[in-house]
Amino acid sequence: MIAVRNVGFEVRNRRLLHEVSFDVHPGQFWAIVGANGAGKSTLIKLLSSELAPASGSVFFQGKDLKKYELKELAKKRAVLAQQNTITLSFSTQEIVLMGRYPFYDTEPEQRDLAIVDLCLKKVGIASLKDRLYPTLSGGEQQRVQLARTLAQIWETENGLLLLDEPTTGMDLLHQFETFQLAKVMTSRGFGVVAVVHDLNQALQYADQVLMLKGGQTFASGRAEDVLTEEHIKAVFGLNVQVIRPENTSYPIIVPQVAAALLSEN
Ligand SMILES: Nc1ncnc2c1ncn2[C@@H]1O[C@H](COP(=O)(O)OP(=O)(O)OP(=O)(O)O)[C@@H](O)[C@H]1O
Repeated sequence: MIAVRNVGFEVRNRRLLHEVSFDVHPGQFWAIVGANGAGKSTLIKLLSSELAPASGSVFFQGKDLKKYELKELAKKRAVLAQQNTITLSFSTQEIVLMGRYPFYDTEPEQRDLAIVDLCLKKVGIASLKDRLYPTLSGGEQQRVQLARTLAQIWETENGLLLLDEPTTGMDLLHQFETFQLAKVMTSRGFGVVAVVHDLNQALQYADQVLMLKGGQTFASGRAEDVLTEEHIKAVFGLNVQVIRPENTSYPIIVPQVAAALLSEN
């Protein structure tokens, strides 16, 4: 679905990404992990075609991203960006309706409004429909953006969902629900690529992980193979233990100081 081939990106002779390659297949959930400044958001911008690679190529459904019309692309892939600063007084409903812009010309149809309502419900903000966006809390605003993103791809099959730190500001329940929604999209044949800071969430939800260090691939592959104690130490400079509690189906990463404390009790 997405084939990333040796992509590189530079700003004023500063190399932000170098020779990154990976493939996202339908139904896969990829987490991009790495320290601050590793190039994760830059990579999401290249995948969404917000930025064009300085070298290499990104193919989406077999066609070079550069060859897509923006409207054609908008019907197949949606992006939840890291920063969504909107200060204008749009209502929640108006923001989510923006996700339907690629699908109607001047006026939304009944179907578009119904999808907006459905997506508002899916992320648990139906009661905020008429509220002005700038008056919402940070976590509520993030859920509005998630609803907008979902509304854009609600009727798409085998599309692509790009999420840059999707759960920023969300409480525990809504973080869980956001990842569950992303999983539902993979079951509909979507590829999901998400920047994830919480490595335990990456282990819990992602099938595949791309670990970046200094703009380059440090490791990529199955989540459990990439998120090892050695790799985490090398990339984040933190000693961790990867433990396997009996009652969870996935391992858990514990910073070593905390692990030592746990073993004392
Ligand atoms: N337009 C730009 N001009 C100069 N440097 C830039 C520009 N955009 C990004 N950078 C730098 O490129 C590096 C990678 O940025 P990027 O936002 O991709 O990192 P990230 O891995 O998403 O970081 P974080 O975890 O902090 O969100 C950073 O050091 C950033 O300061």
